[in-house]
Amino acid sequence: MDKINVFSEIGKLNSIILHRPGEELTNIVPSLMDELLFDEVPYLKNAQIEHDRFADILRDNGVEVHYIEKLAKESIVSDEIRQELIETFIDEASIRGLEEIKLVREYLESIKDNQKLIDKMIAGIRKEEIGLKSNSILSRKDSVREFYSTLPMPNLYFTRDTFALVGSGVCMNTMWSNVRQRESIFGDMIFKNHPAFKDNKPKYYYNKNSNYTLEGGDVIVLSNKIVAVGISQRTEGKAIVEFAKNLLSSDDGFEKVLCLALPISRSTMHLDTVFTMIDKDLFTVYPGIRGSLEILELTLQDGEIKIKELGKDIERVLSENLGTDGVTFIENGPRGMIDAEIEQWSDGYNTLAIGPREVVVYERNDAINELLYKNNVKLHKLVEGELSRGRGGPRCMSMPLNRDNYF
Ligand SMILES: NC(=[NH2+])NCCC[C@H](N)C(=O)O
Repeated sequence: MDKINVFSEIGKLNSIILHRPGEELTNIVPSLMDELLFDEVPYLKNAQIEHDRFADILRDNGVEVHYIEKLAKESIVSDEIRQELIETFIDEASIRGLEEIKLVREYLESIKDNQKLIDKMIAGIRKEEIGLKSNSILSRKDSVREFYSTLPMPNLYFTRDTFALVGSGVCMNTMWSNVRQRESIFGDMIFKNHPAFKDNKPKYYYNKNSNYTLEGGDVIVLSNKIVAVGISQRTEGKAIVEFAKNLLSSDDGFEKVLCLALPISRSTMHLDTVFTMIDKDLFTVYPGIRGSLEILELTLQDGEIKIKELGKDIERVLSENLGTDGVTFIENGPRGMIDAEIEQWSDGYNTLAIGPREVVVYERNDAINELLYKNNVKLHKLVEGELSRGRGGPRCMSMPLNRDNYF
């Protein structure tokens, strides 16, 4: 497996981490959708077909695809690690009552095959599976939540979020929602125990279970000197300060972190829902946030983070920082905000660069794709109908492990 090397958003992509959606999607019950962070119920069979297409596009373009569920399995290299995994999972699964915890533990311990164990943790555990009745006369008949001992992890296919690989290190995230916090167990286990990292354990720039939340969809590696991080629904300013302190004092060579403050709403939950990088001077930017983005610059001086306000002119800040003669923004389709709002909802602004000016996009976002095409961007269009129901696009669904250096 390649080593971690992510010093840009756009250098030729060599390897990536994905998760193939599984049984967890069949546990998205409409009345649990809010809690599970979905707005609709995807159809698993087609989601898998679409996801395999996504992986094929990447492979056909020379990218090595790793699946997080397989890496997690390979990281269980001893009985202690297996037991620790079960205990951490139980700790974070919000199981109610000691009796139920005991039953879940026994059930998981009885699954001897480590891949099955991981897949079960991801899928969610119904009370019935551990021998509990979910329909006692005392239970709330209208609440499907009562059928579950542990909820599924349907957002795991958005591998962008639970950890971010930056430079040669790991930003292991503290998630905003309870239901996603458990997803970070797998990444943490991989970077600490996978045989591929045995002789070269990556450094951590942030930790899961920190006091403030930070998610990978907010982290964008603009260059080998600058990382942008969104202050968003999911990521708190204080988390960025802590992350910046660790990153900027490491030997990876980064010099500053730019914070971009977003409106706090579900549709703009992460920076990459409204802003992605396609080339040094070409970005997608959702026009709905242009006027309101406040930009802060974080640098390290005498071991402390210094914060400077840079105003709202994102165009100027980017071209000054990246040393370009201006930048071009992919913003509005022919119908202006109508296209913009519709395509932002289906993640048109969320592109995954597999090299400079070469991106994977959802096919459905015609207006944005047309603009990209006119700006000489090579497009790999992913035909889908189910994946976008989880409110994430090609960038959200992937975590680059290794890119060629670009700067
Ligand atoms: N990087 C991203 N934009 N990820 C999108 C994640 C979507 C997911 N349903 C959530 O609400 O968490």
